Amino acid sequence: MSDPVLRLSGIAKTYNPGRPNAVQVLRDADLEVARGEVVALVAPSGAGKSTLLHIAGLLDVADAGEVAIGGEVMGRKSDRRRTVVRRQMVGFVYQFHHLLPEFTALENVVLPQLANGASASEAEARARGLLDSVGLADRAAHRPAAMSGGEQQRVAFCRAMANTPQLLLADEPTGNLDPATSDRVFDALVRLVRDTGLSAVIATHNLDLAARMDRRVRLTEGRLVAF
Ligand SMILES: Nc1ncnc2c1ncn2[C@@H]1O[C@H](COP(=O)(O)OP(=O)(O)OP(=O)(O)O)[C@@H](O)[C@H]1O
Repeated sequence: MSDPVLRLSGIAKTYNPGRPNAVQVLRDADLEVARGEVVALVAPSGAGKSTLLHIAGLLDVADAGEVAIGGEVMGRKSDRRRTVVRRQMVGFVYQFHHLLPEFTALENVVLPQLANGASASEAEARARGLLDSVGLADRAAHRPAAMSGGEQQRVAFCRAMANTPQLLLADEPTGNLDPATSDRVFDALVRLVRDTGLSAVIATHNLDLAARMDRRVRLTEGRLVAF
Protein backbone atom coordinates (compact mmCIF):
# COMPACT_ATOMS: atom_id res chain seq x y z
CA MET A 1 0.00 0.00 0.00
CA SER A 2 1.37 3.41 -0.89
CA ASP A 3 1.36 6.21 1.67
CA PRO A 4 -1.80 8.30 1.77
CA VAL A 5 -1.42 11.54 -0.17
CA LEU A 6 -2.56 13.44 2.92
CA ARG A 7 -2.51 12.32 6.53
CA LEU A 8 -3.62 14.56 9.37
CA SER A 9 -3.37 13.16 12.87
CA GLY A 10 -4.39 14.80 16.11
CA ILE A 11 -4.45 18.29 14.62
CA ALA A 12 -5.21 21.05 17.13
CA LYS A 13 -5.39 24.80 16.58
CA THR A 14 -6.38 27.66 18.87
CA TYR A 15 -6.40 31.29 17.75
CA ASN A 16 -5.23 33.83 20.35
CA PRO A 17 -4.20 31.14 22.89
CA GLY A 18 -4.24 32.16 26.53
CA ARG A 19 -6.18 35.34 25.80
CA PRO A 20 -9.82 36.09 26.68
CA ASN A 21 -10.68 35.95 22.98
CA ALA A 22 -9.07 32.51 22.47
CA VAL A 23 -10.94 30.29 19.98
CA GLN A 24 -10.15 26.59 19.90
CA VAL A 25 -11.05 25.67 16.33
CA LEU A 26 -9.47 22.22 15.95
CA ARG A 27 -9.10 19.74 18.83
CA ASP A 28 -8.09 16.34 17.53
CA ALA A 29 -8.71 16.21 13.80
CA ASP A 30 -7.66 13.07 11.91
CA LEU A 31 -7.96 12.46 8.18
CA GLU A 32 -6.34 10.19 5.62
CA VAL A 33 -6.84 10.72 1.91
CA ALA A 34 -5.70 7.90 -0.36
CA ARG A 35 -4.34 8.36 -3.85
CA GLY A 36 -7.17 9.22 -6.25
CA GLU A 37 -9.72 9.69 -3.47
CA VAL A 38 -12.10 12.65 -3.42
CA VAL A 39 -13.34 13.57 0.06
CA ALA A 40 -16.10 16.04 0.92
CA LEU A 41 -15.49 18.23 3.96
CA VAL A 42 -18.80 19.46 5.33
CA ALA A 43 -19.02 21.98 8.14
CA PRO A 44 -21.20 24.86 9.25
CA SER A 45 -19.82 28.35 8.71
CA GLY A 46 -17.17 29.17 11.28
CA ALA A 47 -16.50 25.53 12.22
CA GLY A 48 -12.92 25.77 11.02
CA LYS A 49 -12.77 24.26 7.55
CA SER A 50 -10.61 27.05 6.11
CA THR A 51 -8.27 26.62 9.08
CA LEU A 52 -8.11 22.87 8.47
CA LEU A 53 -7.45 23.28 4.73
CA HIS A 54 -4.73 25.87 5.39
CA ILE A 55 -2.99 23.52 7.82
CA ALA A 56 -3.36 20.56 5.41
CA GLY A 57 -1.93 22.69 2.58
CA LEU A 58 1.02 23.96 4.66
CA LEU A 59 -0.19 27.56 4.62
CA ASP A 60 -0.63 27.50 8.39
CA VAL A 61 0.89 25.50 11.23
CA ALA A 62 -1.01 23.42 13.79
CA ASP A 63 -0.39 23.78 17.53
CA ALA A 64 -0.30 19.99 17.87
CA GLY A 65 -0.58 16.92 15.67
CA GLU A 66 1.07 15.87 12.47
CA VAL A 67 0.62 16.66 8.78
CA ALA A 68 2.16 14.27 6.25
CA ILE A 69 2.02 14.87 2.51
CA GLY A 70 2.95 12.00 0.21
CA GLY A 71 4.31 10.21 3.29
CA GLU A 72 6.62 13.09 4.26
CA VAL A 73 5.96 14.33 7.81
CA MET A 74 6.04 18.10 7.56
CA GLY A 75 6.03 19.20 11.22
CA ARG A 76 9.69 19.87 11.78
CA LYS A 77 10.62 20.72 8.20
CA SER A 78 12.07 24.12 7.34
CA ASP A 79 9.88 26.83 5.86
CA ARG A 80 11.80 26.37 2.64
CA ARG A 81 11.01 22.66 2.42
CA ARG A 82 7.34 23.32 3.29
CA THR A 83 7.16 25.86 0.47
CA VAL A 84 8.68 23.43 -2.04
CA VAL A 85 6.28 20.64 -1.05
CA ARG A 86 3.32 23.03 -1.16
CA ARG A 87 4.27 24.29 -4.63
CA GLN A 88 4.92 20.86 -6.07
CA MET A 89 2.26 18.78 -4.37
CA VAL A 90 -0.71 20.97 -3.49
CA GLY A 91 -3.20 22.96 -5.57
CA PHE A 92 -5.68 25.35 -3.97
CA VAL A 93 -9.07 26.56 -5.11
CA TYR A 94 -11.01 29.18 -3.16
CA GLN A 95 -14.57 30.45 -3.23
CA PHE A 96 -13.39 33.52 -5.15
CA HIS A 97 -11.19 32.87 -8.20
CA HIS A 98 -8.25 35.18 -7.31
CA LEU A 99 -7.14 35.23 -10.96
CA LEU A 100 -4.71 37.99 -11.95
CA PRO A 101 -6.95 40.57 -13.64
CA GLU A 102 -4.38 41.93 -16.09
CA PHE A 103 -3.59 38.50 -17.57
CA THR A 104 -5.61 36.26 -19.88
CA ALA A 105 -7.04 32.89 -18.87
CA LEU A 106 -4.15 31.18 -20.66
CA GLU A 107 -1.53 33.36 -18.93
CA ASN A 108 -3.11 32.76 -15.54
CA VAL A 109 -2.56 29.02 -16.04
CA VAL A 110 0.90 29.44 -17.63
CA LEU A 111 2.44 31.74 -14.99
CA PRO A 112 2.57 29.32 -12.03
CA GLN A 113 4.29 26.79 -14.29
CA LEU A 114 6.97 29.30 -15.32
CA ALA A 115 7.49 30.12 -11.64
CA ASN A 116 8.01 26.40 -11.06
CA GLY A 117 10.66 26.06 -13.80
CA ALA A 118 8.64 24.87 -16.83
CA SER A 119 9.59 26.09 -20.30
CA ALA A 120 7.20 28.53 -22.03
CA SER A 121 6.21 25.96 -24.65
CA GLU A 122 5.55 23.18 -22.12
CA ALA A 123 3.58 25.56 -19.94
CA GLU A 124 1.43 26.79 -22.80
CA ALA A 125 0.69 23.29 -24.07
CA ARG A 126 -0.35 22.13 -20.62
CA ALA A 127 -2.45 25.27 -20.01
CA ARG A 128 -4.28 24.82 -23.33
CA GLY A 129 -4.94 21.17 -22.54
CA LEU A 130 -6.36 22.04 -19.12
CA LEU A 131 -8.55 24.86 -20.45
CA ASP A 132 -9.81 22.56 -23.20
CA SER A 133 -10.68 19.86 -20.65
CA VAL A 134 -13.03 22.26 -18.82
CA GLY A 135 -14.61 23.53 -22.05
CA LEU A 136 -12.72 26.84 -22.18
CA ALA A 137 -10.51 26.41 -25.25
CA ASP A 138 -12.20 29.40 -26.88
CA ARG A 139 -11.80 31.61 -23.81
CA ALA A 140 -8.01 31.30 -23.54
CA ALA A 141 -7.39 34.88 -24.66
CA HIS A 142 -10.05 36.42 -22.38
CA ARG A 143 -9.17 38.37 -19.28
CA PRO A 144 -11.08 37.42 -16.09
CA ALA A 145 -13.34 40.50 -16.34
CA ALA A 146 -14.56 39.27 -19.73
CA MET A 147 -15.64 35.89 -18.38
CA SER A 148 -18.66 34.68 -16.41
CA GLY A 149 -18.31 33.62 -12.77
CA GLY A 150 -18.46 29.95 -13.75
CA GLU A 151 -15.80 30.44 -16.42
CA GLN A 152 -13.53 32.35 -14.03
CA GLN A 153 -13.82 29.53 -11.52
CA ARG A 154 -13.02 26.88 -14.14
CA VAL A 155 -9.87 28.84 -15.04
CA ALA A 156 -9.01 28.85 -11.33
CA PHE A 157 -9.31 25.04 -11.31
CA CYS A 158 -6.90 24.84 -14.25
CA ARG A 159 -4.48 27.16 -12.47
CA ALA A 160 -4.65 24.95 -9.35
CA MET A 161 -3.76 21.93 -11.52
CA ALA A 162 -1.08 23.74 -13.51
CA ASN A 163 1.89 22.28 -11.64
CA THR A 164 0.46 18.73 -11.58
CA PRO A 165 -0.21 18.61 -7.84
CA GLN A 166 -1.06 15.34 -6.13
CA LEU A 167 -3.52 16.95 -3.74
CA LEU A 168 -6.20 19.50 -4.48
CA LEU A 169 -7.68 21.47 -1.57
CA ALA A 170 -10.84 23.38 -2.44
CA ASP A 171 -12.65 25.73 -0.06
CA GLU A 172 -16.29 26.13 -1.18
CA PRO A 173 -15.15 26.17 -4.82
CA THR A 174 -18.59 26.90 -6.21
CA GLY A 175 -19.96 28.82 -3.22
CA ASN A 176 -20.08 32.09 -5.17
CA LEU A 177 -22.13 30.77 -8.08
CA ASP A 178 -25.87 30.43 -8.59
CA PRO A 179 -27.16 26.86 -7.98
CA ALA A 180 -27.41 25.77 -11.64
CA THR A 181 -23.94 27.12 -12.52
CA SER A 182 -22.53 25.72 -9.29
CA ASP A 183 -23.73 22.26 -10.29
CA ARG A 184 -22.11 22.37 -13.72
CA VAL A 185 -18.88 23.93 -12.54
CA PHE A 186 -18.64 21.46 -9.69
CA ASP A 187 -19.02 18.59 -12.18
CA ALA A 188 -16.19 20.10 -14.24
CA LEU A 189 -13.97 20.16 -11.14
CA VAL A 190 -14.72 16.57 -10.14
CA ARG A 191 -14.15 15.39 -13.74
CA LEU A 192 -10.81 17.20 -13.87
CA VAL A 193 -9.77 15.66 -10.55
CA ARG A 194 -10.82 12.17 -11.67
CA ASP A 195 -9.16 12.50 -15.10
CA THR A 196 -5.87 13.52 -13.55
CA GLY A 197 -6.11 10.86 -10.81
CA LEU A 198 -5.24 13.29 -8.05
CA SER A 199 -6.65 13.32 -4.54
CA ALA A 200 -8.89 16.09 -3.31
CA VAL A 201 -10.53 17.49 -0.21
CA ILE A 202 -13.43 19.68 -1.26
CA ALA A 203 -15.25 21.76 1.35
CA THR A 204 -18.90 22.38 0.65
CA HIS A 205 -22.11 23.22 2.50
CA ASN A 206 -24.09 21.46 -0.20
CA LEU A 207 -25.01 17.89 0.72
CA ASP A 208 -26.03 17.03 -2.87
CA LEU A 209 -22.55 17.97 -4.06
CA ALA A 210 -20.98 16.11 -1.13
CA ALA A 211 -22.93 13.00 -2.16
CA ARG A 212 -21.03 12.90 -5.47
CA MET A 213 -17.68 12.40 -3.74
CA ASP A 214 -16.11 9.13 -2.60
CA ARG A 215 -16.43 9.87 1.10
CA ARG A 216 -17.82 12.54 3.42
CA VAL A 217 -16.44 13.90 6.69
CA ARG A 218 -18.06 16.46 8.93
CA LEU A 219 -16.06 18.94 10.99
CA THR A 220 -17.74 19.16 14.33
CA GLU A 221 -16.35 20.42 17.64
CA GLY A 222 -12.87 20.44 16.19
CA ARG A 223 -12.91 16.80 15.04
CA LEU A 224 -13.59 15.06 11.75
CA VAL A 225 -16.34 12.46 11.75
CA ALA A 226 -17.33 10.29 8.78
CA PHE A 227 -20.99 10.34 7.80
N1 LIG B 1 -6.71 34.74 12.43
C1 LIG B 1 -7.70 34.48 13.27
N2 LIG B 1 -7.72 34.99 14.53
C2 LIG B 1 -8.71 34.71 15.39
N3 LIG B 1 -9.77 33.91 15.11
C3 LIG B 1 -9.82 33.38 13.88
C4 LIG B 1 -8.80 33.64 12.90
N4 LIG B 1 -9.13 32.95 11.76
C5 LIG B 1 -10.28 32.32 12.03
N5 LIG B 1 -10.71 32.57 13.30
C6 LIG B 1 -11.92 32.02 13.94
O1 LIG B 1 -11.83 30.60 13.91
C7 LIG B 1 -13.09 30.01 13.56
C8 LIG B 1 -12.94 29.15 12.32
O2 LIG B 1 -12.61 29.95 11.19
P1 LIG B 1 -12.52 29.35 9.71
O3 LIG B 1 -12.30 30.49 8.79
O4 LIG B 1 -11.54 28.24 9.71
O5 LIG B 1 -14.00 28.76 9.56
P2 LIG B 1 -14.79 28.20 8.29
O6 LIG B 1 -15.41 26.94 8.75
O7 LIG B 1 -13.88 28.14 7.12
O8 LIG B 1 -15.89 29.31 8.09
P3 LIG B 1 -16.61 29.88 6.77
O9 LIG B 1 -17.37 28.74 6.17
O10 LIG B 1 -17.51 30.95 7.31
O11 LIG B 1 -15.52 30.40 5.89
C9 LIG B 1 -14.06 31.16 13.40
O12 LIG B 1 -14.79 31.29 14.62
C10 LIG B 1 -13.17 32.37 13.17
O13 LIG B 1 -13.79 33.53 13.66
